[in-house]
Amino acid sequence: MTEVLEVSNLHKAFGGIKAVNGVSFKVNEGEILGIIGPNGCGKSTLFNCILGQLEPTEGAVKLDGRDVTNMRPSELNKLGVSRTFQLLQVFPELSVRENLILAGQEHEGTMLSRFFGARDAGLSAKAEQMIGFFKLGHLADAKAGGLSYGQQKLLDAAMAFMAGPRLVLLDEPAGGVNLTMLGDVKERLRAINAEQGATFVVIEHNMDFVMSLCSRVIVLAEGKVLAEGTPAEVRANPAVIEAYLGH
Ligand SMILES: Nc1ncnc2c1ncn2[C@@H]1O[C@H](COP(=O)(O)OP(=O)(O)OP(=O)(O)O)[C@@H](O)[C@H]1O
Repeated sequence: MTEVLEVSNLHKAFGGIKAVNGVSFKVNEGEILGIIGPNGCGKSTLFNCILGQLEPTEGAVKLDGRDVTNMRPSELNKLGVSRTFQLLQVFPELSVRENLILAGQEHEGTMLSRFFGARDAGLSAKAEQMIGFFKLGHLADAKAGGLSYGQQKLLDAAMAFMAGPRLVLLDEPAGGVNLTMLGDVKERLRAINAEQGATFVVIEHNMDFVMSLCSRVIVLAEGKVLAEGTPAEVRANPAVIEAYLGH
């Protein structure tokens, strides 16, 4: 099996706080890996170290066998790493289609295009594909700011897929999404994983969402891996129940 991501003995300290304290894991091609854990256990710090937004104190990150530790986010992007955001990054005044085209332009390294309005840049066809895929057709010309929160989450995910990424890091895709839309978000993520063969790492608070979306789950506690396994294995692990599920 091909390993897309390998995190080895990653540490990140903020002064005396060991936010990530020796985390190692691998993610195989096409897998959906979930990372869960109580508030403050180091999930965001781990994500930000993988994504080049924080410099690890120690340890290594490999993408497709290549050392990418401390690589800038824009460089990682060019290697096929994409992310969604806990706090949405959509432009409220622009339409769904324009947001998608801008996301595509950004992936192609033209950050400034974000500030000069959407030009096609050959990305219309891809935007239409994502609109179809995420079932946003009826909203394609609507301003993103007028969409429901759940619809904006779908748009945010669709934006992450504009570059046809190899690895997508999803930051709380279920956060703040109502129950009706939650099923849609999960179904669309599953479908795009299956159809495009993209590999996902998902940070999430919503336990049911993680357990039903992910093939494998890692539980973090106090910056360390407490447990790892299938959703069923993790649910049955007494240490997990004590540290997390029991609360
Ligand atoms: N920039 C920072 N400076 C100092 N301490 C930080 C910084 N970022 C995070 N921490 C601390 O590191 C620890 C891990 O935080 P982190 O945000 O990674 O956890 P988390 O699991 O993502 O939490 P949540 O689920 O609440 O988002 C916490 O104790 C936090 O207070």
